[in-house]
Amino acid sequence: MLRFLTAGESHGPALTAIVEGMIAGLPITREYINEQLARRQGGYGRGGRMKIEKDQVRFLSGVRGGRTTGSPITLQIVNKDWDNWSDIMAPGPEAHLHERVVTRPRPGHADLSGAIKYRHEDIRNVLERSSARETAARVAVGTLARCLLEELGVEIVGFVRRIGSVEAVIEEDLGTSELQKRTARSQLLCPDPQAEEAMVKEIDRARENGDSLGGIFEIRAYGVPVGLGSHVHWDRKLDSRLAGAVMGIQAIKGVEIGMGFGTAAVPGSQVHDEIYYSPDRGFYRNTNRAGGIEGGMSNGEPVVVRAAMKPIPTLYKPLLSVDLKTREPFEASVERSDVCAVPAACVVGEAVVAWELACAMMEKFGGDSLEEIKERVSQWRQLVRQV
Ligand SMILES: Cc1cc2nc3c(=O)[nH]c(=O)nc-3n(C[C@H](O)[C@H](O)[C@H](O)COP(=O)(O)O)c2cc1C
Ligand SMILES: C=C(O[C@@H]1CC(C(=O)O)=C[C@@H](OP(=O)(O)O)[C@H]1O)C(=O)O
Repeated sequence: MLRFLTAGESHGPALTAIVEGMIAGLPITREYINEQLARRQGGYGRGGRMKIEKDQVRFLSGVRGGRTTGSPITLQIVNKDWDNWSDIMAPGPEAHLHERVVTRPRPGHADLSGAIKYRHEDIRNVLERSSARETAARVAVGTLARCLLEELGVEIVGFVRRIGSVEAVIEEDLGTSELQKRTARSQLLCPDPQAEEAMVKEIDRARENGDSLGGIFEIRAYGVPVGLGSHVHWDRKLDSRLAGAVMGIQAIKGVEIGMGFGTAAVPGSQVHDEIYYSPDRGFYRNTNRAGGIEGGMSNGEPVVVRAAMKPIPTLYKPLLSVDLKTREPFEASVERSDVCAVPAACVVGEAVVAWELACAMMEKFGGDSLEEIKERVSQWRQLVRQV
């Protein structure tokens, strides 16, 4: 079983993740993880914090000579901003607990519910961990999963479909490499250059108005073999697990698989993907409205997951709230915040989808070494072609 935990505060010394259950012999480099971390830090619309951080991973265990050993893998990403916060965030009695105390909960953030639930008078004890800073650790972990998937012939591509009112036009028949090329060229990870221009303007407008923006991103996984997940129990269904993982990203408020919410509005004949067979392709479909999953199992078509991100809760133009201590109404003020972080969330989306698919691959095929799982996957792919 593959599992992971993350720990670390936004302005603490570092983020840490431990990954347990990864096979031995998987090639992995710091450079590849750092590349993904840099992608997560990018995107037009991010705030001042991203100018301070330059996320780099450090392996503290489980990787030797460029390959996993099969032991638990510890990943660490240092927060450069810690230098500015060490007095306030110190773990011992030396902490300056009475400086920069936060008592004004932001609507849309974890502040108020977290303070009530954990009985904190200082909202900092909530916001430090609710912050999406934590997603850097999930991207590092997801990149390990991605390396495993790539060895097994599965490729993940993510892109931005919408920012605020601007929707990208994406040709359905765009191949993986074209999609990747266009996305890599775009500062918003949007494959439609015209839409990207309009998105940039919309972000500028939101910033000028002291407002924030959300959007929609899509993750596709190509090469997923038939039979990941299972119909037999709710918590083994691949769609349920992917939805949970993507919804677990900060600010994600909607997840759909394939045609998703669109399936509700049209008859079945326009929803279900007809089944064909040819001796060289085996069973196949001409459409993929199901997003590659039927009955909680992958069906051999690309897995397609889409997510809606709400606008960032911290607004430069204040929303109304009530002070936790004085109970007086106030208009929140803000030091710094992202205006839009949809491209960053998309990179996190790729990571969590990679993780769930890697877990499902490990469950179906198992093994303790790369050779073992590779052989089993290849046998399975051969068998499926012969069915
Ligand atoms: C990549 C990323 C960056 C984010 N940046 C900010 C930010 O700068 N300011 C902010 O208030 N919220 C930001 N958020 C959103 C909050 O973390 C999120 O809304 C909050 O944790 C409450 O959780 P919920 O929206 O899932 O209910 C960001 C989210 C992501 C995924
Ligand atoms: C630090 C990151 O995102 C942060 C997510 C975040 C939030 O409330 O979620 C608030 C901001 O933190 P700060 O107040 O330190 O500027 C973002 O910068 C990151 O993505 O690495």
